[in-house]
Amino acid sequence: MSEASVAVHADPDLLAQAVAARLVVKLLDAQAERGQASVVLTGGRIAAAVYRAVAQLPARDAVDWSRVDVWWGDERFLPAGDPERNETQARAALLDVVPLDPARIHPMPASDGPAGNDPEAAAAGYAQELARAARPGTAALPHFDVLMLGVGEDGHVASVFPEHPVHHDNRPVSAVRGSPKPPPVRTTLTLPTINTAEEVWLVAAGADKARAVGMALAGAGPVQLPAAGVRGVSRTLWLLDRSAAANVPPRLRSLR
Ligand SMILES: O=C(O)[C@H](O)[C@@H](O)[C@H](O)[C@H](O)COP(=O)(O)O
Repeated sequence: MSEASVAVHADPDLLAQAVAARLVVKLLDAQAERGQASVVLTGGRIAAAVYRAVAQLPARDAVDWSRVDVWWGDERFLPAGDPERNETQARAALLDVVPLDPARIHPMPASDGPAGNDPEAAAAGYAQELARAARPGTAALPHFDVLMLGVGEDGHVASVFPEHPVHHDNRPVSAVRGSPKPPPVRTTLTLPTINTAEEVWLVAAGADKARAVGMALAGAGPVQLPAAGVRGVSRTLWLLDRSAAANVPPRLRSLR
């Protein structure tokens, strides 16, 4: 498990540009090492800004998109194509713009999908899809080179919310009911699944995130503040704008 490190950028726009540039480089490095790359996407405003920034980067064409696997860390449990789905937003911002192999795009199930309007069945179905892509002879999960997360004002990541029963679910993917952030029904990777990623990037912009970011970096408990429980295998990187970084503990400030 890696220690957290912090990078701060002047404003949300520059933050999105910087994360996009890092993502392109990360995918290139993974392809150079392994011949392929995998990324786990999330939802929310800053993530969408990052996807749009990747689409606009000329260097994106250096990535062999046909050898990139795209997974999701969480999804809003809505019908396919609903504009509020994280998948719909990521497709519009980036996935429809780059030449991905459709077989390597792995959205979480929609509420009108084959599993029906049953989030528990959808979560189990996604766990099976992950297991099918697992490295032979290894655990039930594929290799994730980089997993991106937004951070909620309450410290949630993906759809793992504070004090929610999802913390007691020991399956890799969980159904979430009663989400405090709409829509109320979602599916999410659980924290232990998130923490199998090689690198986890927590991306946050805005003063309303400063409290949660500061508490997570100061070592809050993961049930009270899920962002505090996130650790990538080789890297845990907080990518913040100046406002979100206002309460970063002094011992991490030298990295600013
Ligand atoms: O589906 C979602 O809403 C998310 O995956 C959620 O975890 C999001 O990333 C954060 O709430 C941050 O969202 P913002 O960047 O919009 O604040």
